[in-house]
Amino acid sequence: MVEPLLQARGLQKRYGGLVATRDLDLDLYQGEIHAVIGPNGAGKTTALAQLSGEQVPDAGRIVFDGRDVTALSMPHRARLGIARSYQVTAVFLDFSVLENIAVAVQARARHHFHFFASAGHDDTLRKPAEALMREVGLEGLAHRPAADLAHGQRRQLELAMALATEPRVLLLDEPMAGMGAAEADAMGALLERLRSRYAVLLVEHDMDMVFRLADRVTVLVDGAVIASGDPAAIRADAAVQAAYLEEST
Ligand SMILES: Nc1ncnc2c1ncn2[C@@H]1O[C@H](COP(=O)(O)OP(=O)(O)OP(=O)(O)O)[C@@H](O)[C@H]1O
Repeated sequence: MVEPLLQARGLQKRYGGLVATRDLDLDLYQGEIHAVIGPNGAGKTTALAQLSGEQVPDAGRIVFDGRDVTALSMPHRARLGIARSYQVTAVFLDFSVLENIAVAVQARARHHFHFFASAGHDDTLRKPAEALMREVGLEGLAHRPAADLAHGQRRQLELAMALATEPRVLLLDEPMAGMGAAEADAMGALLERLRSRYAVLLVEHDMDMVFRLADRVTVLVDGAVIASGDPAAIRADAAVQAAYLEEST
């Protein structure tokens, strides 16, 4: 039987009197996009933050590739291959697209003796950076300063920088937020291309995108899982329908 690459068991997280994560179990497999959905405040971001190491659970454990990582810091987990995009990636606004990606490649390769400013000119950094730039669809913008990118392009850049760390797990918190339809569509197509090589956990409010992309969907309400399964089963689930109906009334 295939083991999950990332596994959470019995996660609990309280903020004062509020239970943000309630006995959460979650399995994430290589080659899948697993969407976590739920009404506002359901605890999606908090769950993701515990998987990345940004938040420490009060109870429960997280296992990555057979190793208990519950006590490991976010940088340590990142080095093992758990990448959280968007919240942690620092884009250098004055640097070009290519230089930003090269810096991320450099951080992975630990080329300690290069200056940041030369990162775009070093072949050992430039070649993988160019490949990542093509992968996320930013070719043609190599020398554009990051500050000049459109919102969707910035997110593509951030994803390229996350991929530069050679992760195995991608934790994505609303990668389509604030995007226009065309940008969201391009991001969706990109995630479809990445699916086979990574394990992708996707927190996303855009339900059309969730049902287009996800192999499996887990639904959180008040910090607890109320349903988990393939998209068709989730659509048909009475408790899920009730949760979303409550939210819209
Ligand atoms: N640092 C914090 N301190 C106190 N309460 C918090 C903190 N972070 C989150 N919460 C609370 O925990 C609950 C879950 O929040 P979380 O952001 O995880 O939900 P979410 O499902 O991601 O919401 P949304 O869809 O609105 O982004 C909410 O009630 C929120 O107000």
